[in-house]
Amino acid sequence: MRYVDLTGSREAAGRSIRMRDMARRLPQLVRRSLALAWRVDRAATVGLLVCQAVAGVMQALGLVAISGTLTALLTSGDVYHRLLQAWPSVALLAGASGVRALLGIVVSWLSSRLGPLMSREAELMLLTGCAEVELCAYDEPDFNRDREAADRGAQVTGDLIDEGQDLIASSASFLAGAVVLAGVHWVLLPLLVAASLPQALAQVSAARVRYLANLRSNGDNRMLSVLRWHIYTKEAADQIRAGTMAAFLSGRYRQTVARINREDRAAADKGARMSLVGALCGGLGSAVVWAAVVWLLATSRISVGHAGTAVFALQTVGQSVRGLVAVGARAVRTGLYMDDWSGFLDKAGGFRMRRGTHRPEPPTTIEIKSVSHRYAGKDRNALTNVSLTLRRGEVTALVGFNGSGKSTLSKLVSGLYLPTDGLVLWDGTPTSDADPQALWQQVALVPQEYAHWPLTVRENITLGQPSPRGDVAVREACEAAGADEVIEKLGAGLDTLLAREWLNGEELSGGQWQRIALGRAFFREAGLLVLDEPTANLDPRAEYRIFQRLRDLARDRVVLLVTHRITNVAVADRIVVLDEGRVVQQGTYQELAAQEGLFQQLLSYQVTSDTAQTDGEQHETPAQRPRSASRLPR
Ligand SMILES: Nc1ncnc2c1ncn2[C@@H]1O[C@H](COP(=O)(O)OP(=O)(O)OP(=O)(O)O)[C@@H](O)[C@H]1O
Repeated sequence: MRYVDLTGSREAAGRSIRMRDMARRLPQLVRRSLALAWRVDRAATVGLLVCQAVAGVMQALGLVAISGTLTALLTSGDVYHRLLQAWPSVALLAGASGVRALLGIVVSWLSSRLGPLMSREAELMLLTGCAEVELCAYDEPDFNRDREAADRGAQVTGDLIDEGQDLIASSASFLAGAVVLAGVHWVLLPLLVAASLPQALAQVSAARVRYLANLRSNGDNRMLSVLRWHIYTKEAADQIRAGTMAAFLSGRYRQTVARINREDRAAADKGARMSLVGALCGGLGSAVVWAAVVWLLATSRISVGHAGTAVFALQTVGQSVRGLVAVGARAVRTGLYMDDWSGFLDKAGGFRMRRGTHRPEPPTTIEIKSVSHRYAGKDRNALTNVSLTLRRGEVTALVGFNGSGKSTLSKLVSGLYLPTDGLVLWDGTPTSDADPQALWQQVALVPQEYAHWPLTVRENITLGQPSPRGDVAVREACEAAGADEVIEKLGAGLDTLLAREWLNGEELSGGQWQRIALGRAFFREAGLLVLDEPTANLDPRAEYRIFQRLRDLARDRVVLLVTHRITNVAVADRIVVLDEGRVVQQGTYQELAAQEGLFQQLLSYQVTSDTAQTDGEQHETPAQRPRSASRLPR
């Protein structure tokens, strides 16, 4: 079992790293890293550029000073006179070295400030990009895979500033050395560049091999992180123990690690072989260059002073070419990860919500008009030609077998998804024409799987959007959801942190969490309340209270209830029965219970199971009970 790259497009990108490609990409990378750096800290970016430029000039001055020093020292005359002549060059050399050392410190200070800022900024851009996409984007397998790759890209973005700096520094030192070397004798420069080429090629090839190995292990690395999450975290800890799964999971982990190790080893071996061949060829090339210097000196084409300068310049240029290639290869690899990041931002941009600007009021009616919906990559509709009207003051219940399309319909009504066909109209305005944020201000949703936010109880209820009435509103919502009983038992009341594993917070039971999730929905002053299996974890008393409360809530809002508790849907004004994405029946509880059809079937299963559960005791539905809160058992 492994996660795979479905398109292979990234592998193709990795294979495309060639020397030419690298030369084309490097300026792009420097530009991109500078643009991001500029975005996060302009002063530091300007500072870095200035420092690098001055460092380059200092390097050139240093080499000129070396030449001056050697020429002065190697001319004829007495030592005192030669030292006197060499003195200005020595002073220049010392000054240039000192300034370069200082600039190096400033550059590393500014880089270490900028790097983390850039990574954080790249992560923030990802977060913003994700928050702005249509929910349907998450149904695309490529979207999730690319998001993970982008995450890695965001993390390495900070490295690009160091690599960019090293590139600029190596280029500056190459330029300085090349100018001086060409001044000594023009033939030395092309000879040196030709001699450095084999090593350059070997480095680029090794970088490509490493990137490709990484890419091939991507699916396995993802598998490892999924396995780690399940093995480490509390969520599955009880099931791992009770299911004696530890050996199976660690076995799978070991197998996956072994595959990654094999891939890494092969890449390391191949990279080392390439580097060895490159070094051998580079060594031969260097010998040719040194031989050229000796020949130039022997044939008096250059002076002894110039030969000395050439030695230093050769070292400088050689080092900078090697540096350029090594850093260039690293930067191109980082750039490929950054491509993943920027490619994902482009992709997220393609999924960005582009809806209208209409700001909906609390809806009086929500009309579902010939709606069909198909999820991405699916070969059949989740909903087909559904038409229905929900009204303020009414509770509408959706029932049906698993997978019949109930949750999908509730998400379309809430504007979380836009239908692939047909319209969902809020007081006549299609959800696609409404400003999504304004529309969701009018939605209170309890989904089937609600978040257990590691926040305080208060924040879990208000979702960070407190009411002007303060805690009074929070407490009212909690009381309505039965969460007041939960809070009473918590040490710090509303201030209790609901995250036991962190910072000594408190842990709640499944039903207690569900009461909190209901409290959230009741707290929200929204015109549409959607409850998807709102009482699945509640005890009978809490469930009874919620269903009783629904009638009050429906007075000034549209209520949509999704439930499998058929005996409880009697509380609804209208029940809509879905089967394989189509509405097959609708009516009141009494009407549907009296009709032959799917509802009767569902009811019979429920009654049978309830009867079995209560061992023959008669089951009383909320509808059969008087609608009076005064009878609530406490
Ligand atoms: N995000 C998704 N991507 C792809 N298919 C989906 C997605 N969500 C639901 N489906 C598919 O759509 C169909 C309807 O699912 P839906 O969750 O709406 O059913 P449901 O009636 O709410 O089921 P349940 O009673 O089990 O909660 C199912 O076949 C399901 O596999």
